[in-house]
Amino acid sequence: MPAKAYDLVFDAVGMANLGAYVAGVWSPRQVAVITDTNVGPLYAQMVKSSLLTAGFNVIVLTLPAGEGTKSLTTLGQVSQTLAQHGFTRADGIVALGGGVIGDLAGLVAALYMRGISFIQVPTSLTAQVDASVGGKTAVNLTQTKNVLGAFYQPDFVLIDPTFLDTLTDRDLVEGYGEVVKVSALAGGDFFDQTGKIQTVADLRQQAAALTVASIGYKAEVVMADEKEAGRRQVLNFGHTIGHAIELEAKGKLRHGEAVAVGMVAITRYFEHVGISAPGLTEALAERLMAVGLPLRSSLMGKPAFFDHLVNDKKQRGGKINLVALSKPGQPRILTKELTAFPNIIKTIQTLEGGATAE
Ligand SMILES: NC(=O)c1ccc[n+]([C@@H]2O[C@H](COP(=O)([O-])OP(=O)(O)OC[C@H]3O[C@@H](n4cnc5c(N)ncnc54)[C@H](O)[C@@H]3O)[C@@H](O)[C@H]2O)c1
Ligand SMILES: O=C(O)C(=O)C[C@@H](O)[C@H](O)[C@H](O)COP(=O)(O)O
Ligand SMILES: [Zn+2]
Repeated sequence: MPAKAYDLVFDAVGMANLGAYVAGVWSPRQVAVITDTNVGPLYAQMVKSSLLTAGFNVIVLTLPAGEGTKSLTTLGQVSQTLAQHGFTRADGIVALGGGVIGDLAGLVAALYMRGISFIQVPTSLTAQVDASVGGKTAVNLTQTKNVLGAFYQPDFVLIDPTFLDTLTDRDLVEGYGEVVKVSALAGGDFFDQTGKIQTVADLRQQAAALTVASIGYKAEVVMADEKEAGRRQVLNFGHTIGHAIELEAKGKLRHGEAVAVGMVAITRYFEHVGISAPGLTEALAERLMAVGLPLRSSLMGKPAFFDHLVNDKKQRGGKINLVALSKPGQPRILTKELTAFPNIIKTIQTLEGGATAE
């Protein structure tokens, strides 16, 4: 059972009513709205006014947009700012942004005075469909993704799909990588639904429905296994190779883009060895390619790529769990020796050489 329950509200006019929602969860207090340099100029003023009207004292902290903000340095700076403003355990943090802001602000909330309240207001597709739910918070160290973190649940999550109106196509499409992941894990109608997305315009039009479906699946998984002792590991489908590529790309690839490459690569391998059903790689590739997500990366197999795999926080004694799909809706966890990876990657690259899906 999860340590705590919280509401997750999907409301297309939620942004304007944020103050009222927060007042339904928190007593009057100081609130730090943590946002970034893209989201802040668009929404921070409205969020601040709404919170002020609802009786909160508000400061807004605007951090540089991008993965670099998920750092120990920023974690320290934000914590210092809270201390300078006299924040106590009775106060709270609102994360207003994409997955970067949610992960960083959530970790600040977990650590500051050993834990203060926080609320997630996700503004990117990745954050709405995935990062805002389940309580994974983290920052990166240069050689490992999400290596300093905590499971720390928010008090409330407000998902307003109209935030996506200002998201660039690239950032929308990136979030779709995680949607395809969840639809493949869930199978059934949800996998059929992603099969109907043929263009970025389709994705924009269907984003709200896809968000509801994704969150429904993720919420069920994290409620059953909050700390990733078992079933929650499936949400890492595509992430072992994906995170190594993302790190090696040094900011040139977004998280969801790297996960897209990771899902296709590992499924290509598992299909080849008879664990995944014939045609599954192509079914995933078609979905990802339809909106322009990458299916392969020349970074896979570089020496530094293997260093990132070895540094993956999920490896234990030279072994790592990988997620394989027998078919849509049927994920399995398989343990592999890290020493097997050079051969696995070589096999994938050989198969890619003859692949027709791209
Ligand atoms: N905690 C989890 O369970 C979880 C799940 C998935 C991803 N993540 C993490 O989330 C991060 C990726 O998330 P992301 O893709 O949201 O990245 P991000 O936070 O960097 O957002 C992507 C870009 O979109 C901009 N943006 C966000 N909302 C906007 C809006 N409404 N209008 C205009 N611009 C907007 C941001 O400023 C940024 O430039 C990675 O660090 C990844 O590891 C965490
Ligand atoms: O919620 C989860 O559990 C996930 O694994 C979701 C992933 O999409 C997300 O990228 C997560 O941050 C990865 O976590 P990590 O434990 O592999 O760092
Ligand atoms: Zn992810």
